[in-house]
Amino acid sequence: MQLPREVLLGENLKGEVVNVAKRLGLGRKALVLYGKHTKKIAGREVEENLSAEYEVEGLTVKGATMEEVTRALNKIRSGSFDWLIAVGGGSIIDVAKLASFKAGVPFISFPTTASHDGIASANASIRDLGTKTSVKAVPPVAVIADVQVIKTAPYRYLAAGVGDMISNLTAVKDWQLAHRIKGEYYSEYAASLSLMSAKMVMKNADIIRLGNEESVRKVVKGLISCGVAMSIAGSSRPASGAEHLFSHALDAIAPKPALHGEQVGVGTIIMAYLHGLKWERIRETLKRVGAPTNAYELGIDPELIIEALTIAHTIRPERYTILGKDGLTREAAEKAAKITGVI
Ligand SMILES: NC(=O)C1=CN([C@@H]2O[C@H](COP(=O)(O)OP(=O)(O)OC[C@H]3O[C@@H](n4cnc5c(N)ncnc54)[C@H](OP(=O)(O)O)[C@@H]3O)[C@@H](O)[C@H]2O)C=CC1
Ligand SMILES: O=C(CO)COP(=O)(O)O
Ligand SMILES: [Zn+2]
Repeated sequence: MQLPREVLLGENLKGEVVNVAKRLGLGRKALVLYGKHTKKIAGREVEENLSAEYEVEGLTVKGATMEEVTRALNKIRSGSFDWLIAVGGGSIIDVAKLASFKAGVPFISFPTTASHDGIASANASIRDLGTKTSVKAVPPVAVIADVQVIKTAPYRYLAAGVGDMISNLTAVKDWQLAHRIKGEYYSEYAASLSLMSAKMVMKNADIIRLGNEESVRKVVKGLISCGVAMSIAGSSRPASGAEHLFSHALDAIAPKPALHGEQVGVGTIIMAYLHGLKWERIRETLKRVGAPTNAYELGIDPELIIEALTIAHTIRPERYTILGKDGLTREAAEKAAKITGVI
């Protein structure tokens, strides 16, 4: 199992990248990956700071697709870069994670949002041939989480991070089911660590709602723990079950999907109902942090919610969940969504 060697959580860390790279003995040539927005938010400044000590170039990435991974990989190889730093949300971090893994060079994770738990995980979620696949890679050598930067993101991103953590409740239930029914490997330690983040957000919903520095710190720490849980498990199992398949299905069919964490949060309400868990408590927590709890708040047509529920089991058939191998009928999907108030 590999884990990050340094995790920094604090203020004004854009200039600290140089010191981290020096401490880790990273090579002379660095490639900074950012998105169109995150370039302006922090990427350009990180690049400028690094240029005082390193040979640096930047690359703007357009989304978490295999084409973008290949483009980044070609850039690393043609420019003989020694290491990468990803300045962005989950999509940019995943592209850097997989491209650096394929190139055999280390990467640093510099999250600009606390909207997802891929900040420190070893797996990358990449869209390939129209579907989200979970690809094994290695975790970042370092995580540099600058609270000032993460606080610039609209509050909805922090609430989405809560959705991604609360989803561990149903993800772990699905994992236990797969262990019992399919004999799948199960790590009690990884599951407990993952559940710890979910319980933390349920307990601290009112503090998180304030959207202040303490909220950001709590959410980031929880998200990093989820990443460690996934590294221990050797897969995204502790943090991704049927609620994630539902979100991946929405990404594939919705004209304008919501944030990943928002969709998995709503998915968790429905999957918790199917598992016979106390889904009302999950919905209540999401409401308390101001995250969406229904189709209207997600900005997604209820018909698409039902469709996503009926096709979710086809997204990763090898990942056994409460949806089973045949999935939900339209009637069952509609009933579950209506009872839970999602549609
Ligand atoms: N590997 C793993 O373990 C995990 C991976 N994921 C993956 O992560 C992705 C979701 O990540 P998420 O962060 O929600 O979404 P994205 O990374 O797709 O970012 C969404 C948008 O937010 C913008 N953005 C980023 N930071 C800021 C900021 N500070 N202020 C304003 N806007 C900002 C991005 O800008 P720009 O256009 O510049 O990029 C982008 O337009 C999904 O692909 C999901 O599958 C999620 C959980 C775990
Ligand atoms: O989003 C994840 C955990 O929160 C992991 O993503 P996958 O569903 O792609 O494995
Ligand atoms: Zn997720």
